[in-house]
Amino acid sequence: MIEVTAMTKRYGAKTAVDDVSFTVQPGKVTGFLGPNGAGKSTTMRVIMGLDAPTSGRALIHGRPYADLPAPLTTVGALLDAKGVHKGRTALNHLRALAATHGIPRSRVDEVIGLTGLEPVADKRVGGFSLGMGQRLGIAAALLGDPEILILDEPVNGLDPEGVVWVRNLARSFAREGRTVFLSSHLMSEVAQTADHVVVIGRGRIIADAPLDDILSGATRRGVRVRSPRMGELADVLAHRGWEVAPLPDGAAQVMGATSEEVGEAAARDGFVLYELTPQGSTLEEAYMELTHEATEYRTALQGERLPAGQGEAGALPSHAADHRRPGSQPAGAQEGDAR
Ligand SMILES: Nc1ncnc2c1ncn2[C@@H]1O[C@H](COP(=O)(O)OP(=O)(O)OP(=O)(O)O)[C@@H](O)[C@H]1O
Repeated sequence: MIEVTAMTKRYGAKTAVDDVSFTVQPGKVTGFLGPNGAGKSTTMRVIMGLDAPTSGRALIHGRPYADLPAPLTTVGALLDAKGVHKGRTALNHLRALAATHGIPRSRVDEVIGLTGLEPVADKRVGGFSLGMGQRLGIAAALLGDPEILILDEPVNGLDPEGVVWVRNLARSFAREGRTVFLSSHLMSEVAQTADHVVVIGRGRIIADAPLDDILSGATRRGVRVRSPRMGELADVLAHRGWEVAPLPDGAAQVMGATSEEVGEAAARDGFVLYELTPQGSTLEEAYMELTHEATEYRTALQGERLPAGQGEAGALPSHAADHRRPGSQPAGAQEGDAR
């Protein structure tokens, strides 16, 4: 289990994470969702002992990362796939990590197989694509066969097959009773992978709930209704105090009522209905609703400029393609050292 309690992290005048508390439970995939710059990576770095919190604490199995007796078998993390020695081959990188942590070489071969790295195992990491780098980072995270897996934007740069692979990996880990905590700014990705979602915006927790609750709690739902006497029906429904908005195809969206209420109101006045469909909200809608304030703030920051990646399905506006400061990673703290 991971416990973050009243954790604040400031970089000079900038508050990256502001009094954040949440727990990540075993046996589940917990998605850590938020717009770019919301504080996800910072929180994960504090959990992994790579950054000291300004106040509050982050504990793994009740201890700070630095006090874990067997860190690599307790927690594996993919934090920054770029933090690997470029001149080494993937195989040597993993062997070096294994050697420093007393992990047998046979496990290196296993994780290479697990992550599909066989074809590039003897290639230098410097020439790796983003996707291969991600796979190598995940391979390093898996080396100690850890009980807890922390993955920061794991599908970043992966091809569709890789995305499905990460999803299956996370789900099978959770099924085995292990703890999976993965961040994403893509709500569509989290919707397909997570059981529980912690949403962060502007360094603060906006929501912490099972995925289903977040979906059903969204207020932007309604009922789609279509009738040959649509205009008259719209008047009847509006008269009952529900908001009725015409849709381009001649149907209408009724807000504030259930489909049962709309159906009964229509039947009472003898309206024929061609369609009566409750509109479930997508995670995207729920997310946009939750992060509305944070998004406005980001939009104000970015002005008119739309950074690369904005067109990505389900991505929120981001104020910067990569805000990490060069050198913000502590010397020698590549993801392998983090475990
Ligand atoms: N080393 C640092 N020095 C100064 N500010 C920092 C540093 N690291 C992060 N920040 C700032 O803290 C805020 C949170 O950043 P963080 O990387 O945790 O966000 P994130 O949610 O992981 O975003 P992304 O999805 O873009 O990685 C941002 O405003 C960022 O600019």
